[in-house]
Amino acid sequence: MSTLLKIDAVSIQLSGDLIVDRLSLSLEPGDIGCLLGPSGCGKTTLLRAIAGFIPVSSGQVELHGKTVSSGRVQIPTEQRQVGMMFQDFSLFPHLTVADNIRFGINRLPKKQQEERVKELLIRIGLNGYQNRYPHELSGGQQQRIALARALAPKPKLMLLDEPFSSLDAELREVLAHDVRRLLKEEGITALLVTHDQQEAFAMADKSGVMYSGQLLQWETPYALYHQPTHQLVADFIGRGVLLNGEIREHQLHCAFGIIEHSQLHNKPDMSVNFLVRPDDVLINNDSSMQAIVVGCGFRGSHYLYTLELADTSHVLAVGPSHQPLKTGEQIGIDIDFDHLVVFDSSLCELPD
Ligand SMILES: Nc1ncnc2c1ncn2[C@@H]1O[C@H](COP(=O)(O)OP(=O)(O)OP(=O)(O)O)[C@@H](O)[C@H]1O
Repeated sequence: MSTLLKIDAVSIQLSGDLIVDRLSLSLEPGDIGCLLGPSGCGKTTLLRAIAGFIPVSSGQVELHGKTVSSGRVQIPTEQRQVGMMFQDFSLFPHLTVADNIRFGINRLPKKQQEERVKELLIRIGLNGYQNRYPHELSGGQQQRIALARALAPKPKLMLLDEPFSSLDAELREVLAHDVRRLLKEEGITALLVTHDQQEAFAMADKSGVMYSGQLLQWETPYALYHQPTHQLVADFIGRGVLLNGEIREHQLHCAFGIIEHSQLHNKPDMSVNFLVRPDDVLINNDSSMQAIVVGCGFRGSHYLYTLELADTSHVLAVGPSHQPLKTGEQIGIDIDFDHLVVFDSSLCELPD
């Protein structure tokens, strides 16, 4: 099957400013992609260009092998078969749930409309709600209906821009799982923009971090977390710290002592920053490597500790939620790097 969405070296200028800078990514049919990144990095602008609301200045957007946007081509939004669910895309208040869902398929024969509405209501867990009005629904139910409305015409591609940002954390998580299941059941390819990494990890097959209009990495959520290829991605995704070290003869000399790792075998001698995730630090009081607990945050299922090492640098560690460690306590730790991620500290922050 051919690639469903291909964005090839797309740049977008708005009011003379370069907002998206030579960005490339692709999605295979049925994949869910997710764009993360700090506020103002250009995520929404990219979605708007894919939808056809704004033109690209160079590069091209292909849907199902057909160019829909380029410097010369601009296929109108309504011919792109793209569904959209944006944060401010509210339901029509004067229409019932069924009429809201039916909105984009009102040219189909009545019977087919009824069947599609019923099928979607069952899939979103709101069978029996067809005659209600939006004001008679909770926020989460309204978002489900908005999703059903967007999915009703069976778009080739769904674009979701912060669709759950107005909902509380617990509901967001439930909806993220439900929406993923629904998109997979319907076989619809989707590109989601969110600030919430947990949401991205829960939903995405492929995920990426944008920064100043550039896409720094486009990978599985697992690789983005464990094998970031850029310091800004390492810093932005998940918890962790970057510590200084020196690679000498394929060994890392750092606050933990001398570390050997297969990922150092092909590295030349250099000064590096290396990534330490909380899951790399194991609390073990039999260990001779000592650290002092300088911070302690209760997270319900676990504690997140800030530990000070002998050279005063800080790392994070996770401990069980019962029998917490106390601030000021001296403990033993082991370091267990499954993936050792090192960055040449002399390299600049952004790719050119
Ligand atoms: N119509 C416009 N004209 C000029 N600049 C614009 C326009 N729309 C957006 N911008 C600018 O483009 C940049 C990227 O905006 P965009 O909304 O794409 O960011 P974002 O990554 O989606 O941010 P957020 O996460 O806060 O929604 C911002 O600096 C914004 O001010």
